[in-house]
Amino acid sequence: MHNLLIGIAGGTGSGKTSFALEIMKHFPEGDVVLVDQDSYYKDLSDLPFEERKKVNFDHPGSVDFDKLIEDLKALKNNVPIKKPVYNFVTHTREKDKFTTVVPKKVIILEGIMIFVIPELRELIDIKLYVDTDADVRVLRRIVRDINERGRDLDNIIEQYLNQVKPMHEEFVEPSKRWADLIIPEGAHNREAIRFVVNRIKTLLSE
Ligand SMILES: Nc1ncnc2c1ncn2[C@@H]1O[C@H](COP(=O)(O)OP(=O)(O)O)[C@@H](O)[C@H]1O
Ligand SMILES: Nc1ccn([C@@H]2O[C@H](COP(=O)(O)O)[C@@H](O)[C@H]2O)c(=O)n1
Repeated sequence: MHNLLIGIAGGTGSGKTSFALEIMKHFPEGDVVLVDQDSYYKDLSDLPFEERKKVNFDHPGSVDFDKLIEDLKALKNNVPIKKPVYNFVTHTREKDKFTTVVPKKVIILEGIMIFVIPELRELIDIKLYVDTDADVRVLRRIVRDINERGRDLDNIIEQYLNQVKPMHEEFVEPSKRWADLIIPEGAHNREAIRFVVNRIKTLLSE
């Protein structure tokens, strides 16, 4: 039996990470590990900073899905991986830096485009989509990008209108059709958390 892969998709700021952390609270630390699609953004260190800033990070081409798929296959088969370390301020991977991820019985993968690529989607045993209104998501994103990702308001608005919103509508929102369960307002949805936790426990005991 391979390790169980749970996928949590949803728009930017929808609460994917928060939902994953809520799920993890219900299991011993040694049983669940979290992997994020964001760590697999392609390294852009070959481009000048001004060019990197213009890249469309909401298009599937900006993510190294080949490496993500390879790493998830390894984790499912109980093989440790070296996850890249991504820097959102410089839009690059940290050179020669990795986080070693040790496989656990349950692997949670979160990311905006994890249901978009068929080969990746097919690896995921339970597919969850956190569905949060766009106005709430964008407000959360403004706060996060200013506090944590070195952005200013003009830059956030321009990126949102030109890239984040159209790509969400083209790729992320339609990928909801692949979800086993659509969860409104992720981390505060107590019933959904209980439901998912119980389902994982059942699968682990089989
Ligand atoms: N249900 C919720 N209610 C209120 N705030 C939330 C909720 N879920 C997440 N947040 C907050 O919104 C921000 C983005 O959440 P996060 O889980 O990082 O989203 P994502 O991983 O989808 O980008 C964080 O500051 C988080 O604390
Ligand atoms: N250099 C980068 C890379 C990605 N982004 C944005 O991150 C968003 C996805 O992350 P969430 O945690 O919000 O799911 C995505 O919408 C990209 O626009 C970025 O701004 N810069």
